[in-house]
Amino acid sequence: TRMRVDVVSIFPEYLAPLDLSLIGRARASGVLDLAVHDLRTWTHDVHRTVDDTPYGGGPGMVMRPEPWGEALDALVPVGEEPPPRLVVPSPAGVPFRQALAHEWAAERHLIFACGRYEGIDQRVLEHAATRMPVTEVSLGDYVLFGGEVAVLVIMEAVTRLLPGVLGNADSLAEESHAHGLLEAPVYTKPPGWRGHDVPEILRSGDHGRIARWRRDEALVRTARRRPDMLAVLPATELDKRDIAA
Ligand SMILES: N#Cc1c(-c2ccc3ccn(Cc4ccccn4)c3c2)n[nH]c1N
Repeated sequence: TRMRVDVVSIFPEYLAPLDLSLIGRARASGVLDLAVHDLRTWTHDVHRTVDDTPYGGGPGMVMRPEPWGEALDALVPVGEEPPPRLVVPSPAGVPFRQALAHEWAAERHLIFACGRYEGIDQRVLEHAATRMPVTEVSLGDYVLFGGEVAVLVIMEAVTRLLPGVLGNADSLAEESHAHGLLEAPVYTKPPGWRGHDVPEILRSGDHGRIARWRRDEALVRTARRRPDMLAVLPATELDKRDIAA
């Protein structure tokens, strides 16, 4: 197996979609070995308590450190080399971008800690960092209820980069954020639909002109929707299309 992934959550059923489609196939092909665990496995009181009131006051509850400590002890064999990476979705995390997906696709073992409530006691991450690399990661500037949906997103972005998971590797090459621009629009049959026609050039068979048309469309879209992405393009890219302002 190329990659082992453990996910710990108090809502393990939230991760059920990881059994489907591409990720299901990656697991079936043996390239990905995924296990989802219920954090309450590592509680010992009759109410299986995972949360408590926050020190310093404030609204909501905080996830207790003890169950997380025992969960990580159970999931990280002593002396595992290289150590797994612990990924903790959090509103306070570093932005999750394609570069991180590529980095994490090269890992042998990932452990995802799905927080809920107001988050996980920070000492869990501090202690884990003495044994393994730990990354707090955020999907974006909006607030979710917990880390589970972030794990679904991250797992999709990482799994599709694993060898043999994607059908034709070409779609990887073409994907947006690979050449630093947004994707050009896509079309398929019928050529005319409800009065809207497919751009003639795409049906011309002139592959040189088609490639140029797609790049121009990608640049225009990026300039309109994500000017921030253009700011970081190497100048040569802009000069090529002589759209440098
Ligand atoms: N990734 C990501 C996230 C999250 C996220 C991730 C994990 C948890 C665990 C609890 N909460 C609720 C919560 C709300 C308020 C303050 C603290 N915590 C999470 C939210 N929100 N937005 C993102 N892009």
